[in-house]
Amino acid sequence: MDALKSLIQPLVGGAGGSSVVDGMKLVVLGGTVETARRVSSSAWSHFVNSFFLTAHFSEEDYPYDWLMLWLSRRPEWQRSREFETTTRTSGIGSDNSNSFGEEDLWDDGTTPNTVVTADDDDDIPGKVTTRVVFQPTFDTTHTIYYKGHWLRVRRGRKTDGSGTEMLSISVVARSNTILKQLVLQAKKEYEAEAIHRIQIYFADSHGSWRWTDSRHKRPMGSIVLNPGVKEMLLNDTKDFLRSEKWYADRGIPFRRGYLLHGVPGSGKSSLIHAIAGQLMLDIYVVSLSASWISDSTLTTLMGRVPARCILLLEDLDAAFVRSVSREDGDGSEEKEKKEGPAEQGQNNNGGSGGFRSHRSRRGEHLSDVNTLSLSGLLNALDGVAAAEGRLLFATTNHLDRLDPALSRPGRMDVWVEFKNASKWQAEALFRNFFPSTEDEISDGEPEVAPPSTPTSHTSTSGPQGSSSSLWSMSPSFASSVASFSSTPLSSPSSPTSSATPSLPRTAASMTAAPLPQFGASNQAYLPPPVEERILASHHSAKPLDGVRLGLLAKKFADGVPEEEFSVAALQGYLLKNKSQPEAAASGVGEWVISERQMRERLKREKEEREVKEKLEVS
Ligand SMILES: Nc1ncnc2c1ncn2[C@@H]1O[C@H](COP(=O)(O)OP(=O)(O)OP(=O)(O)O)[C@@H](O)[C@H]1O
Repeated sequence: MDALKSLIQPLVGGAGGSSVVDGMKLVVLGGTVETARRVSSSAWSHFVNSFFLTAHFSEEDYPYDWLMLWLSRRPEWQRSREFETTTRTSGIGSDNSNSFGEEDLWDDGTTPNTVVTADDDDDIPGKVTTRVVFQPTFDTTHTIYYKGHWLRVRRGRKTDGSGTEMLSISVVARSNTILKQLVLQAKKEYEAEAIHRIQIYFADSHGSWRWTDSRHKRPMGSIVLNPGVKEMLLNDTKDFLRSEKWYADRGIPFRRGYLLHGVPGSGKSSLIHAIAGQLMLDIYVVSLSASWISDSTLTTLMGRVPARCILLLEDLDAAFVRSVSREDGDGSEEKEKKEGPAEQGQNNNGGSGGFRSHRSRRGEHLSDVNTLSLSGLLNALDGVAAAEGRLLFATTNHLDRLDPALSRPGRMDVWVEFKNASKWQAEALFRNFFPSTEDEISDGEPEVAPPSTPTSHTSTSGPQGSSSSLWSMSPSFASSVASFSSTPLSSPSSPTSSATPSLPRTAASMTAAPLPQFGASNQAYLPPPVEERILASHHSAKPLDGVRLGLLAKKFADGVPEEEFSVAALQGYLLKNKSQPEAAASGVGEWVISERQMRERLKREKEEREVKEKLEVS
């Protein structure tokens, strides 16, 4: 106590002239105490950390996704005082026992024993129930108990300016076995959930792959292509994936490229989706028309593609189109082209499906200048950085605009042309679309019962199945198989784009409503009878027996002109009649006429606009 007094005494009392000295003493004392505190705290954390093994996981790599899903399922988040909520768990997470939704809490805040799902709600069938899950917060250390060990989990960001998320997991242990076990368990759980889905990744402007979507696998049976095409492609891809040693023994790069070309809305993207599902591969999509794509970004991206996956290059023909900053809205001013032919507006081709819907979600740097060159693209595709074992799929609506160097064998080994719907496809589409009583027995994925192959399709003129090329196609596709040489390519067949949306059908006939009677029976006004079509509109038609379905499908196909409309357009028409197969079959002639009239009108309007624009300019 005396010692403390003697220490404080000079500071509080004493001669007035020593106040400056006293102040300095105070500063020195404070500084000493703070330094001692910092040194001891850093020594302590150093000491503690020397017992910890720490693993770091970057969001750019798969284990991050596995662990985030695993973490979101930990019961610890129920008790944690700090957590983050999200509706997205790395693409998966529908079956998450730790997730919660509105229905999980009663009004008084207690949790019910059973969880009501959307299916129980008859009034709003198919309602989307958004589930929320807990996740670790940023820059906070959470402690989780796992297999007899306490794990310290910390989520943060890289300090290199990239802002990449990192997950660090530390554990006190002699070896890293427990961390390995943890990663493997997280991977297993993730894969168990991913089994029915495919993951879709999009390239971003930083040269990284961003998970964008997780989709249900599309059954092969739902793709309607002329006989043999699907089988050929699927067998070829399977054959390739099994042949790693064969390629290695011969010193051939273990890669295979597929070029799907042809009219919009003919099933190119859908087929890739279905193949990915069959082969359990994820899809990595690069849209070559993106303004930020450059040689170096593409090379970086190719280096980051995992060994087994589908790499999809969309709009191959649009690779060298430069458009000015799309920020100015119209995107119409086409700038200089670097190499190859340029054309603008390839994206507005009307295809309704595919992977395009996600483009708008990505934060593209639209003002960047496209610096992709043909040699850069070729290097990225088969340079040293390009991953082996990947299946490259490229799609284009304009085969004639491709540089032969791009499509030569080794880069694009298999070519398939997609045409507008043949009568055969129309019939198969119809059968696929409407349920049959026979489907109910199998209760599985609706596999199209193929219509009998018309005689005109039976003779195959294409080369037949050698193990490397596996060609076996109908005449309509035989013409599509370009020779494996870099000779000038034939121009695509029908330039007619038939993906234009069909005109809304006007109600065919309104049933005449009886005039309401006044007075006599003192009744209220009677409502007009409900239109027959509205009464009949259900989500899907009643299952038809096989013979009836076959007859209607034939009638429908008879009314569809050969290769004039895309499958997407036919599908659009059938969707409008999804509960009325009879009406769909008998109304197709009328639809064809209205589609043709609409095309004529659009063509006329376009011509008139062009003439007007020319007059304004001159
Ligand atoms: N051959 C087909 N079999 C089954 N469905 C098809 C087929 N072709 C098109 N569709 C349907 O039409 C829509 C568009 O198809 P998809 O996106 O696969 O066409 P695409 O050829 O890739 O078009 P684009 O060139 O415009 O990208 C999808 O809803 C798909 O289900």
